[in-house]
Amino acid sequence: MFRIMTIAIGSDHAGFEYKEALKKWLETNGYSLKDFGTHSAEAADYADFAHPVAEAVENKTCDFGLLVCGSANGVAITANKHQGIRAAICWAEELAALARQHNDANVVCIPARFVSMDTAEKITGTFLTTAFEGGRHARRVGKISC
Ligand SMILES: O=C(CO)[C@H](O)[C@H](O)[C@H](O)COP(=O)(O)O
Repeated sequence: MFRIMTIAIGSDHAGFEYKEALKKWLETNGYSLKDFGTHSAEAADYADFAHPVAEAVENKTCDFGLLVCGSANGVAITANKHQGIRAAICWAEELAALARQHNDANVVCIPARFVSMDTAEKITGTFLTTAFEGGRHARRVGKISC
């Protein structure tokens, strides 16, 4: 049965403009979304938005997470503190594909200050439509948690 995927989305001020554009892209492409902020370009702290996005994926309220900040480092480091979260920094479409195929990543982190909006959209689309390959990668992913 077809089910609409729900994406948890968040950013700090550096990713705000991209987050707003990616929300439109998600809606246009048939995804449902939950926006955990920030809600303006005013300076904000990335962890305040990365934690709720990670929690929504962790508790399965949302299927995947999408986080944006300047470098993507802050949101990725924060999200990866959560059990069961595999947040990957992606700055190219190929990395988004590999993050899904090899790492079964469930949160994509985009560095707004280092990629174009067009690339950010391509990263998002590839991440959300690429399947985990399993096999040898499942064994490796199984060894990540400590
Ligand atoms: O990953 C980050 C922080 O580790 C992000 O790039 C932030 O968006 C960045 O640090 C924000 O920087 P600003 O100088 O406060 O705009």
